[in-house]
Amino acid sequence: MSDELRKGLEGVLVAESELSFIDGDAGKLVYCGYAIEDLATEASFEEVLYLLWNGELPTESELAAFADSIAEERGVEDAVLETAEALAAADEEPMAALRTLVSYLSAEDDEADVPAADQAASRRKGRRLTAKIPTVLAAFDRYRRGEEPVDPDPELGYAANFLYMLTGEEPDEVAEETFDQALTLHADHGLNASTFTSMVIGSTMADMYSAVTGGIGALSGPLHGGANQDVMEMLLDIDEQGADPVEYVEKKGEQEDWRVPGMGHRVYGVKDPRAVILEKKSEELNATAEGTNWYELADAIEQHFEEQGLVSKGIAPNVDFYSGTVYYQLGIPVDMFTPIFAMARAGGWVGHTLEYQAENRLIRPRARYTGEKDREFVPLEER
Ligand SMILES: CC(=O)SCCNC(=O)CCNC(=O)[C@H](O)C(C)(C)COP(=O)(O)OP(=O)(O)OC[C@H]1O[C@@H](n2cnc3c(N)ncnc32)[C@H](O)[C@@H]1OP(=O)(O)O
Ligand SMILES: O=C([O-])CC(=O)C(=O)O
Repeated sequence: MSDELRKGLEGVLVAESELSFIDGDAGKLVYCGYAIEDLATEASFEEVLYLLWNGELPTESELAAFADSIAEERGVEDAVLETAEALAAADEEPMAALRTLVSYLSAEDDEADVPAADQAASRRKGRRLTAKIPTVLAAFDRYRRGEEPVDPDPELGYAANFLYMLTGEEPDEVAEETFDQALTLHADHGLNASTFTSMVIGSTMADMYSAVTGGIGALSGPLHGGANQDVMEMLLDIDEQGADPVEYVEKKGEQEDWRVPGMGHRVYGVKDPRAVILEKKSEELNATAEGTNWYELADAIEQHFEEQGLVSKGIAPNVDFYSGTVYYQLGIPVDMFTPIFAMARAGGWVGHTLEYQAENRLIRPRARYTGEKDREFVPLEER
């Protein structure tokens, strides 16, 4: 047993996985062997889900059957919608609402109690909850805007259907393609904190709903998925103040512990390849939009980091840096950005949980004890 302490488990190998590979120095990301650049432009999100859950890209007929099986599972019971309505009325944060709703979804799953060792059932549960996340999220957002939920449309793909349920209108081709691409880019990323959380939960042979609910909790933090919302809020603040973006981040940087959201990464020593793709999308969308050019504001901050020599030290844009400006141009509410990340990442949480449980070993590290060992107990009345 080694006594070497690796805080934050930095660089520690804890499992084998065939799902995604990251070369942090080269800025390369692959899912099951396929470059993220190819998947983002050539494959639909449903194809990517199939890949992550089966290890292979589907044939046309396999994809059609798989996409249908997801579309068929999109509906939720009235009790789930009532819960979404109650959470909206309570002014719950969207990530907290999603956490509660995914947990609640197990109540309507007939297979919820089937042991996790039954991989086929776990796979079906994973598919069901991935299918229903967009439905509960869109319903929650509509309720808080005082609108009734829109039923899912089985004719629409995963990305288009979510935008349709959110807005009540079918998205145009650009919006559908952009959103589908963003979902693919967020679907998996090795043992990031939320996926590791799902795996730890799965390693107790707990069920898929627990694993995904835990993943949502971990993703919500500002050091992880929560950063995409923080980036957009920063840009909105800069715009509202009419501030120069570089002066703004410099001034904020004087505050202890303030970090530019969307910058830096535990694994990448260069710019995140997903940020490269999202940046291009952001530039395209902003070029044709009216009003503030959010891409230019974000880019000015990146250029500043570049000039400071920070980008080459890995304090470079991560996936969260440009995703917000893309979602904002699609008209998505800012506090829905992290839930959308969760919607996509459910693919990775389910995939890694299934993969790990197939060759399970309980995850149980240890802490170096630094407390006292021989204290004399003092009865309550004498303390
Ligand atoms: C989907 C995702 O989860 S991507 C990450 C999303 N999170 C964010 O964007 C939040 C902002 N970024 C950060 O807080 C960090 O970069 C993290 C949490 C992502 C990675 O952190 P770690 O791997 O622990 O790196 P660590 O905190 O050791 O940082 C290394 C150095 O870079 C600096 N640094 C890291 N990120 C930033 C940043 N965003 N702004 C300014 N400096 C930064 C740190 O101050 C530290 O400098 P020092 O060695 O002089 O003290
Ligand atoms: O891998 C990480 O640590 C964070 C990240 O970029 C992701 O989860 O997509």
